[in-house]
Amino acid sequence: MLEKYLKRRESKKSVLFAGLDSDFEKIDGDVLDFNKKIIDETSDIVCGYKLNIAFYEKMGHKGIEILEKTIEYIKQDESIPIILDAKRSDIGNTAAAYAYYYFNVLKVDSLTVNPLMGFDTMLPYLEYQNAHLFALALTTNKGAYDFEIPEKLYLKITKMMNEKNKEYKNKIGIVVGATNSEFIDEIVENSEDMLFLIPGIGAQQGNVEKLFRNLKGYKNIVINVSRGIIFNENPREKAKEYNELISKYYNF
Ligand SMILES: O=C(O)c1cc(=O)[nH]c(=O)n1[C@@H]1O[C@H](COP(=O)(O)O)[C@@H](O)[C@H]1O
Repeated sequence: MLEKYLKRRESKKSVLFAGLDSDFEKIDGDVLDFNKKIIDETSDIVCGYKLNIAFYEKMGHKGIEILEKTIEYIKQDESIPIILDAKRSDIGNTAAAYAYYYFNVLKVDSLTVNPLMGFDTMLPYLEYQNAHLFALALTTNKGAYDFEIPEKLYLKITKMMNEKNKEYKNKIGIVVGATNSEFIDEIVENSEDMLFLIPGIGAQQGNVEKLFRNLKGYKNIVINVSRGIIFNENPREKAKEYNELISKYYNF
């Protein structure tokens, strides 16, 4: 993931991922056609794509087929990194079953996981040579104030994942939400070069200027925008707009 990301970031001058959170209830017509159109319109300007599996599971078996076909479609250009957002977490043999599908069948570049059950639950994924994981650290929702922030879990997770990323040679990153970005400078201070996946810009109204102020020049970031791009009348223009906005603060 990291290598692919770095190459795309350089060639496209973009850290923007378009989130294909294609909710069929908001889409007239075929969801696969909808996805293909967005990919056709944005693949030359975005760094990569993130697909949240929830919107595909919502459609049942047809949704899984659409997920697979969408991933295949993106993979026609092998330089494009793909993140599958499934926020998985389970004991070893169950995690191994998830890992088989994501990294041996779908062959995505990265997967989001929930690290709350401990690092051993992440090990079955890491056995795959091509695997990369984003562990939730500081999430975008209000409930970040239930455990993550008051218990400083985001910091504990950051510190452990930073160490594990060195041990597992760049296969680990963290999710850092843009809506709670006042805590990001502390995260940055404890991170070397692991990748951050940053959601919360767009529909959740994270502030871009504030985000970059707290990132203090940290380079290895992915900024995901889902609804703010795909449900806009002109996804291409919107993606360009986000790229331009990010470029005001990010030194490529
Ligand atoms: O792991 C994530 O990507 C994630 C973590 C988090 O804390 N908050 C969050 O919004 N996300 C995901 O990021 C995407 C945000 O979508 P939009 O708000 O439509 O841009 C969704 O797929 C969320 O599930």
